[in-house]
Amino acid sequence: MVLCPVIRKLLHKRVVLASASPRRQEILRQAGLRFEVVPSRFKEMLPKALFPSPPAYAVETAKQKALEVARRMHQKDLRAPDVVIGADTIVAVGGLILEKPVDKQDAYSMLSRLSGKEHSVFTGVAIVHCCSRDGRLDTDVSEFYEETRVRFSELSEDLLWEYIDSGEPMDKAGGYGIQALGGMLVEQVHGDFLNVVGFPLNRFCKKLAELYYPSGREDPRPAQSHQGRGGRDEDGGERTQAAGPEEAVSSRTGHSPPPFPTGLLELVDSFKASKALFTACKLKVFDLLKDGAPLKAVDVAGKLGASACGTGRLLDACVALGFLQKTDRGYSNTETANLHLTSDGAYSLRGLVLHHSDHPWDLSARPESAGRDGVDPHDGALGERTGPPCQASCAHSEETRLGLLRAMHSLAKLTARHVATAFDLSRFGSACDLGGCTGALAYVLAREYPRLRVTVFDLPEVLQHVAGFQPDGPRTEQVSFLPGDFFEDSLPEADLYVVSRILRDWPDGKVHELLSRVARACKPGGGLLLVDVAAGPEAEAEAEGLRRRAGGERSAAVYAHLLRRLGFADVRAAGAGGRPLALLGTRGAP
Ligand SMILES: Nc1ccn([C@@H]2O[C@H](COP(=O)(O)OP(=O)(O)OP(=O)(O)O)[C@@H](O)[C@H]2O)c(=O)n1
Repeated sequence: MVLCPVIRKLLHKRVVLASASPRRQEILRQAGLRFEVVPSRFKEMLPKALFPSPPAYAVETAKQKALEVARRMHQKDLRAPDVVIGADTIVAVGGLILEKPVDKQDAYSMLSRLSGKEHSVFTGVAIVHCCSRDGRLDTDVSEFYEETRVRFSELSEDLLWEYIDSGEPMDKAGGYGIQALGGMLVEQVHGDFLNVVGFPLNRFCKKLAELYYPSGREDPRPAQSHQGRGGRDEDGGERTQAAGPEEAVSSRTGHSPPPFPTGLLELVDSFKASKALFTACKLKVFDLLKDGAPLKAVDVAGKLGASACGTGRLLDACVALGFLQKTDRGYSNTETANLHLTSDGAYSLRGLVLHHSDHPWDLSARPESAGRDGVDPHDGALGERTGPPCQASCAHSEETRLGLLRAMHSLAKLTARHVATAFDLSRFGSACDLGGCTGALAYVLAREYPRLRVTVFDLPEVLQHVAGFQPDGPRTEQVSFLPGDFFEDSLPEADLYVVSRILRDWPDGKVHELLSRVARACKPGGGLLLVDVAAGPEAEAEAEGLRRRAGGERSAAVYAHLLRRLGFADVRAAGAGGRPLALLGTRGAP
């Protein structure tokens, strides 16, 4: 068939790739498709013996992967994406289906089975069109598979083990990656190379053309119907003309609808998810479900004095978010909820959640901005000044201020150990945590570095509240609190200055001013530990855009550049949990 430009037909749709495979993501991204990635949780355990042929198994697995994601997304948001794409790649040799090896021995038996022979690689693909109507999910599945025949050379034992020890086979069907080291095992390829890598792009485009070019306006050839007649087009039950209503309109008017506003809708969805979390925390749902037996929605509703129907919806939303689990016996907390969302969990973030719920625009406003002229955390963050600096925080009642301290304390406590151990700080004898608030980080630094004396420098009106947050235990005498204003007063002497989670919503001018003061106070060889940077290059770019619009973290690159300009050398970054967390710069000679 003649290939038409089909990828653009999906550009105005919300497309989800139900696959964790980085190869699939890359192939589709390079083809210009815009999509979100939601890996499927479907377990690849269908009984192979029930399928008439290996590709039938791959197609069914691909379909189940995609349907699982469509259903999960629909359950979570009551709104499924327009299209979900699932795929499954298998290797078939002598009637046997090979998937990903479970361990090295398994990889060895797979690869030695393939040595010196030809095998087939099948990738099954399912394109699921979704439609949410009256809270119900309708799906329309199109499916196909592609076969590529691959011949391996005879492989010596040494080569086999060398390849297995490279670690490459482990996440790949048949135990090899043709696109990387595994390429050297391959003598001949018959068919679509990308199909072996994990996604048959060419046939996918042909399938889209069948679906999106209904008889003839753009494609001179009529769309062909491939109803299951054996051979490669066992597309039983598929739709052959999938142009949606808007597609038809655009065909008539020749007018393309705008690109699908994925980011915008994601914001709306994430607001809904946050709202469910805020509400459940406020109602103390997680406290209620903490230790006891699971409870049914109606029982939870009874205890909360809320409606059974609304409570059921809230609990289901919490299940979809991973905070609750649901069984026949009722709802119970997940580990995350027990740890972080109950009132008295050791790492409770409930205070933080409640604070953000009640003060959405105070996200990172700090208590010390109360009454300080010219330091408005929102100055610049919203594009222009939003009123008198104290508008947001002067109005804080004591109750609100305490709520904010609790929120900051819980967050600092949770991340303190990661921060304290992100770099080896043992060369420093003294540290000053600027705006260190309740001392949550200071105490952990003291515990990690027995030689280190830490001064927490913060406004008097902040420090007057910190008594209630002091930890018991050894070495608390290493930590002292000093009242002061880091914009007005001289900074206490220290070998290491710590600036943690206080810059994020400040305008660039204020950030520059504070870090310049630190640079002037810092002795040559002294350090600046800066915590709270945005993650990864993509996230960095996104963070920069988002920050300019609504405040937030700056990227590591932006901070590193600024630190170097201010005379810090050897600026290094460290991360935690796979994301950048902190920078450490060493003051050079002035
Ligand atoms: N020669 C090959 C053959 C397969 N693969 C990879 O092997 C995996 C096949 O496993 P599959 O279950 O189809 O995909 P998963 O990686 O598990 O991802 P998901 O199930 O989330 O789609 C795919 O990532 C595919 O890219 C590969 O890299 N090279």
